Amino acid sequence: MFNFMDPDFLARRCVWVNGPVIVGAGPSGLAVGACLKEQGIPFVILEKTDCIASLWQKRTYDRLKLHLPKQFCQLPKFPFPDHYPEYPNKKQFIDYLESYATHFDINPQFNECVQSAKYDEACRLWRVKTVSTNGSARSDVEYFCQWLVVATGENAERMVPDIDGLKEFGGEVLHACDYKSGEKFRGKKVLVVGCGNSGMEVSLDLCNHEAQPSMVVRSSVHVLPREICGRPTFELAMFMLKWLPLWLVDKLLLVLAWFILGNIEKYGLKRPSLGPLQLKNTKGKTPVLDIGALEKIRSGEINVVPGIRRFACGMVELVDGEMLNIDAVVLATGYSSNVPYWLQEAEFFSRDGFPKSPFPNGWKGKDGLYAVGFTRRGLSGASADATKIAQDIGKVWKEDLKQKKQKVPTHRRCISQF
Ligand SMILES: Cc1cc2nc3c(=O)[nH]c(=O)nc-3n(C[C@H](O)[C@H](O)[C@H](O)COP(=O)(O)OP(=O)(O)OC[C@H]3O[C@@H](n4cnc5c(N)ncnc54)[C@H](O)[C@@H]3O)c2cc1C
Ligand SMILES: NC(=O)C1=CN([C@@H]2O[C@H](COP(=O)(O)OP(=O)(O)OC[C@H]3O[C@@H](n4cnc5c(N)ncnc54)[C@H](OP(=O)(O)O)[C@@H]3O)[C@@H](O)[C@H]2O)C=CC1
Ligand SMILES: O=C(O)C(=O)Cc1c[nH]c2ccccc12
Repeated sequence: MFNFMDPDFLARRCVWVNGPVIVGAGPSGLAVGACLKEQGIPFVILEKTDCIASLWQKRTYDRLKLHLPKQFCQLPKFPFPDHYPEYPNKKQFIDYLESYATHFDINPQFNECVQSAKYDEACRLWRVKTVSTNGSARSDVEYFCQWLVVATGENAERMVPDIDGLKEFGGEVLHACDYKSGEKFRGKKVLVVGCGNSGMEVSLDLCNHEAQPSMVVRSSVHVLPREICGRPTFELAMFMLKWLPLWLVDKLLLVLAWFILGNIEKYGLKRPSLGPLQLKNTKGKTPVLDIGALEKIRSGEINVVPGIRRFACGMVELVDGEMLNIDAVVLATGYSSNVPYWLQEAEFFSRDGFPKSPFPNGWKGKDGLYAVGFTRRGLSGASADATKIAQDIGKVWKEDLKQKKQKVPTHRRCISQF
C-alpha cells in the first residue's frame, strides 16, 4: 500500500481529507463546494492558479460578456444580483463568483496543481498528488480522500494546431486565450484562425480597433442571432425543447435565423449538415451567437477566408492558393480537457478527457469519482452536475455519520509526516 522507502513518498507531505477533494476552483468546483457546504460536508478545493475562476480572470478578452442570459449562467443556491443586466460582462461575472465564494465561505488551496490522481485499491482511497506552482519552498503534497471531484473544465488547455510554416511566420502569434483587446493591433493585418464564438468576437474587436482581420473558416459554422423578436434565442430554444423534439427545434431555429440574418453562405459561412443544437449535443461544437461580427462580415470589414495551406515569412497561403500579407495571427482554435494528463483512470473518462457516458450520465464514476462541468452545456450543465454530486456524496456522508453514531468535527485533517 505505502512504500515507505520510495523517495517520492518520503518527500511529500501526506494529508488525509475528511470529505471530497475537488480539483479546480472554476465555477464548477465552486458550485460543488457551495452545495457541500449547505450540507455541512467538509472538502478541499485544489486550484493550480492563484485565484478562483482563472479562465475568466486570466484567459479571456476584455470585451467578453456571457452569451446566454443570466438565468442560465447562475450557480446553485445564489442568484445574480437583481440589478445585473441580462448578459453580465466579464467583470460582473467574476464579481458574482467572488461573492459566491465569500457567501459560502469557500477557501480553495491556491497554487497547487494536481499532477496525478489514482484510486488505491488497497486502502480504498483516492491518492492525489500536487505540486506547488508559486515556486514557494512548501513541499509537494499527497492527499488521501474517499471522493474525488474533477472540476478542471472543458477549456483547460489551449488547442494549438500544427500548421506548416507557422514557426517561420516571424510575426506575433497568440492564442485567443491570451488576446485581451485589439488596441495593440491598430492598423495591422491580423489573421484570425477559427470561427467559433472566440474567432468571431476577436475579429469584431479587431475591427472596432481599426485593425484589418481576415477570419479563417475552414469547414462550416452555425451562426444564430443572439435574440429573436427581442427574446434570447437560447431561452426560446429551451422553451421549444419542452414541447418539441430537438430536430424540429433546430429546423425552427434555422428558419428564424434565415429570416433575421438572411443567407449567410454567400459570405463563406457554410452551415453544417447537422442542426445547431444537435451539433452541440453530439460534437460539442457551440453555435455562434452573433453580437455584431456578421454585420462586419457583410460590410467586408471582416474578410472571410478558407483554410490555411501554410505560413511563410509575413504571409499565409490559403487552400485556394491565395497569398495574404499579415502582421499577426490569433489562434481562436479552441480548447481541450487536461484530465488525461493527470487522472490515472480509463473506465469513466475517455482519452479526450471527457466522461465516456453521454449526458445525463457523465457525472458519476466508480469508487467515489465524479465529474462536474463536462456536459458541453455551459454553466447550467455545471450547476446541474454540482447539485447531483453533492446530493450523492451527502447520502453516503449521512449514512457514515449514522453508523459512527458520533459527530465528526468539520475539517478534521490529519496532516501526518511519514
Ligand atoms: C471565452 C469563453 C466564454 C464562455 N462563456 C460562457 C457563457 O457565456 N455561458 C456559459 O454557460 N458558458 C460559457 N463558457 C463555458 C465555460 O466552460 C464556463 O463558463 C465555465 O468557465 C466552466 O467552468 P469550469 O469550472 O467547469 O471550468 P474552468 O472555468 O475552466 O475552471 C477550471 C479550473 O480548474 C483549474 N485547473 C485545471 N487543471 C488543474 C489541475 N491539474 N490542478 C488544479 N487546478 C486545475 C483551472 O486553473 C481553473 O481555475 C465560456 C467559455 C469560454 C472559453
Ligand atoms: N461570450 C461567450 O459566451 C463566449 C463563449 N465561448 C465558448 O468557449 C468555447 C470555446 O470557443 P472557441 O474558442 O471559439 O473554440 P471552438 O472550439 O468553438 O472553435 C474552434 C474553431 O477553430 C477552428 N479550427 C481549429 N483548428 C483549425 C485549423 N487548424 N485551421 C482552421 N481552423 C481551425 C475550428 O474549425 P472546425 O469547426 O473546422 O474544426 C473552429 O471554427 C465554446 O464553447 C464557446 O461557446 C467563446 C467565446 C465567447
Ligand atoms: O459557451 C459555451 O460553451 C456553452 O456551452 C454555452 C453556450 C453558448 N451558446 C450555446 C448554444 C447552445 C448550447 C450552449 C451554448
